[in-house]
Amino acid sequence: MAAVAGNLGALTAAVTNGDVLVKLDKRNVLSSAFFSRKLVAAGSTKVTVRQQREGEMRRGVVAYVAPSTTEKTVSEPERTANGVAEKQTGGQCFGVFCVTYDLKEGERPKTWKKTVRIAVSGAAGMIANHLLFKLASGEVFGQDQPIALNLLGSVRSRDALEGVAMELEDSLFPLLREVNIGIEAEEVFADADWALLIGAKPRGPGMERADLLDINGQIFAEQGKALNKVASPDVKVLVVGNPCNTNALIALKNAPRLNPRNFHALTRLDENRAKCQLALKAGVFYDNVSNVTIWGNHSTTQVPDFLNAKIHGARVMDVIQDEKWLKEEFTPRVQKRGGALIQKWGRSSAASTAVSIGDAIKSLITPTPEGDWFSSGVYTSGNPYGIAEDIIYSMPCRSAGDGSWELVTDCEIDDYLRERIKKSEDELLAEKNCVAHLIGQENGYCDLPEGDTMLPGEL
Ligand SMILES: NC(=O)c1ccc[n+]([C@@H]2O[C@H](COP(=O)([O-])OP(=O)(O)OC[C@H]3O[C@@H](n4cnc5c(N)ncnc54)[C@H](O)[C@@H]3O)[C@@H](O)[C@H]2O)c1
Repeated sequence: MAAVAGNLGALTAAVTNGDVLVKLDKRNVLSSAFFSRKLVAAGSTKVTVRQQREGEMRRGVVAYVAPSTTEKTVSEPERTANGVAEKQTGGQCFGVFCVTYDLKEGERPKTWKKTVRIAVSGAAGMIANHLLFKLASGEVFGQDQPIALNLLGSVRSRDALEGVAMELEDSLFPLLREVNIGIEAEEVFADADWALLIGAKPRGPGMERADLLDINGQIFAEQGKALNKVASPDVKVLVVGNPCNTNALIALKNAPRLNPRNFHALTRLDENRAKCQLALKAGVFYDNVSNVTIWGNHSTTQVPDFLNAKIHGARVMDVIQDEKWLKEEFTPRVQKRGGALIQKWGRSSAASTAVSIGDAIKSLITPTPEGDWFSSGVYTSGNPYGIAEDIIYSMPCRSAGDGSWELVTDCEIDDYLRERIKKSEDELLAEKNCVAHLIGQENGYCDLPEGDTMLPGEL
């Protein structure tokens, strides 16, 4: 076992794994929490790290282990009064998450997996305020899965971001290994395995939909570039900030290094809403509703599909024998649920959106139950439904549980569905034209379809 000592603010670290040096690349700069545990995750067995300052031994170390050396001098992060410390990647570690400590042999967790790093933008917003605590509790990635949270805020939300981090500190989540905060996407997205892009500008009074597309599009172009540069090559990107389908397309187009299939726009909330309404009408528990697809855009042109949906494994149309209700009440109710909620609540859905983000992630990391599927806004590149290529369109998907997905290709499409699927496709193609300047396309023009389709969540 190697013991490591440092003097007066400088640390000298040497880490061994028996005779073999633990190999960590530069991205594994261990400048935040749980140094020893990280090494356990990386495969080492015996690690002791000590920091000596003004004659006393104490916990707390920041170390960088280079692949080809056994010793490296590193310095302690500069802490500000509020506990934020400078960090080389991933933003700034926060408060207690900057502290590292030794783990005694007996305390070493045997089952914990490699930490999953999750970048969340809009982290000081309402949705994130629910989501972050779900992620940290293990509810989404599992009770044996440690996570690191890299939180991105806007300049204006910088203080609020610290408030969020303080609440995370105070929650003592055992699975939460790091919290890093920052306002530069390129720092915060470093090494992200997941990027949950929630932050966006809300549509102000009198703001045209085209203006919103442009303002938020610029955010997602910048974030796409940042992901391209610094995220894990296999990063899964889930875009929530509206207009989420087109924002996801913009991010994807600005991230050519990344696989377009790893970009998603959140339509899971719409699916959940549709399931709830069908369960309510049929008088069943909503767990018994399956195979619900939301086709298209996360706007009021979205198409909740009752033709292929099932209740207790039977066709919805056989269980709810009321086509008029399905077409004239169910469909608009799902499409406009966000607006209805704002009218009651005075603000847009945050808790249920956070739940649906968790559901969307779980759908990608656990195998889809036999015969079922889930909805996600995915990149169109070959589909049997005649939907245009090169847009982000919500469709039925299945996953093997490894983060990948495949399209469900045998849904029945009748004239009613076809017409509506086309309308939502037309809207997305028009949105794409509006943001041509952000996706490297020439000759764009902004001519959105007649009528304001609203984003669900807006009045
Ligand atoms: N897809 C869906 O199903 C769905 C559902 C509900 C809401 N939404 C959308 O999610 C978004 C966020 O909703 P909310 O209720 O959390 O909003 P919010 O206003 O409470 O929070 C948004 C946060 O993002 C921050 N932000 C703005 N620009 C940023 C940037 N460039 N980088 C980082 N952070 C930035 C803001 O400062 C704010 O803290 C909105 O666009 C909303 O329309 C989508």
